[in-house]
Amino acid sequence: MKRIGIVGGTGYTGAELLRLLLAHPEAEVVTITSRAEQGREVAELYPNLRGITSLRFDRPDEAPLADCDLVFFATPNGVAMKQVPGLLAQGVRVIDLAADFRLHDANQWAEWYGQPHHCPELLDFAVYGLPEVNRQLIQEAQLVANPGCYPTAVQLALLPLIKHKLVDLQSLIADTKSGVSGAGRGANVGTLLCETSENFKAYGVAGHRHLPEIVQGLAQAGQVDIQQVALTFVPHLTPMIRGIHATCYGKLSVAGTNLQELFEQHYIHEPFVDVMPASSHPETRSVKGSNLCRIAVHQPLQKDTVVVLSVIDNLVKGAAGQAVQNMNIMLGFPEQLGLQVTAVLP
Ligand SMILES: NC(=O)C1=CN([C@@H]2O[C@H](COP(=O)(O)OP(=O)(O)OC[C@H]3O[C@@H](n4cnc5c(N)ncnc54)[C@H](OP(=O)(O)O)[C@@H]3O)[C@@H](O)[C@H]2O)C=CC1
Ligand SMILES: CC(=O)N[C@@H](CCC(=O)OP(=O)(O)O)C(=O)O
Repeated sequence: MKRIGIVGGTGYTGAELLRLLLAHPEAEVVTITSRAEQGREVAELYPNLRGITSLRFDRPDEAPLADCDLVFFATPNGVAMKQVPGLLAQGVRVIDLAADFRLHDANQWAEWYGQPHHCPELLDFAVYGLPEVNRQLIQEAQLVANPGCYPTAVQLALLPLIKHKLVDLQSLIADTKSGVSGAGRGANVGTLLCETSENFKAYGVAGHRHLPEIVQGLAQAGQVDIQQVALTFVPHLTPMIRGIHATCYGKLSVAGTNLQELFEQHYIHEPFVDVMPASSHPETRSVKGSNLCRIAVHQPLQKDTVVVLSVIDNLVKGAAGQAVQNMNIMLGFPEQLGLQVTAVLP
């Protein structure tokens, strides 16, 4: 059994990590942290875990993180970067669910996250944890930057088109909707039931911090500079708890390709990407609680436009599930171990 630590165990992604890891046959969670809840039984806070774990929350500064084989950070942006250098020096492998190591450029990080980066020398050392792109690098990585939720849904939708140079990189649009758990568990007026239910709105239109992350990934796939990718990215908050739906558009630069076949071939060996039959409309509930990304590719009547629909559960393939997938790859376990969970309907 590998010894696993979770820093930030009271947030939604930390709780989701624990749910998945407690059912994982090769992982033992030896410590989970919270400053606010130190000493309290985890199952008291999360009733779904009653009878399944007797763990109590440890203080982050007293938790036996250095004794772990691998530590997950499920903390707000800017927390992991302060502790990761010390853990790496002690031989501990790390997966950060936040954005601390996702961007390669420290100036860009500071610009979007509003603070200087604490260890810019690790930005190139970290591996971006999208297994469908970086599986081989993840195997050997000491530090994995788990992708953001919107970036997972949008990149998986657009990568086949970009890798095969089929779309105009200046024409991309990602119109995305997220459930409210994407905003975390922290108290916030904007995520109250009365503010979010029976309501629908866009946000971050002027610039959302996932924009540079998505552009970085798409540019790398197309082997071009980031300046050559023009993406309009508009997130929306939708009144559901879990789920992301991305509708991605692009102008085709090459005519005559069988896009259905191209997507099916591109993802043929991917255990967590389901390319649906032609004319499908993937639903967020079809992936709720599972690590799947379901994708459908459409070519509407105006033949030079391609529309790709992509759905994930923001807390699973968009965060904790993808993190466990990365852990499996890093530790040499079968990639699907502990992740063969069927989505919950309704
Ligand atoms: N929600 C989502 O769908 C997704 C979230 N993410 C990212 O994952 C990370 C966690 O998200 P989420 O679970 O929603 O966040 P929450 O805000 O719900 O939880 C944050 C957790 O971090 C702990 N924490 C906060 N500050 C510190 C600190 N200085 N030192 C140690 N622990 C700290 C908190 O516990 P305490 O204060 O008690 O210590 C809490 O357990 C974020 O970076 C988020 O951006 C990524 C993809 C999707
Ligand atoms: C609905 C909602 O608020 N979603 C969050 C994104 C999810 C997330 O946590 O992403 P990071 O890991 O990059 O922080 C947002 O738009 O800020």
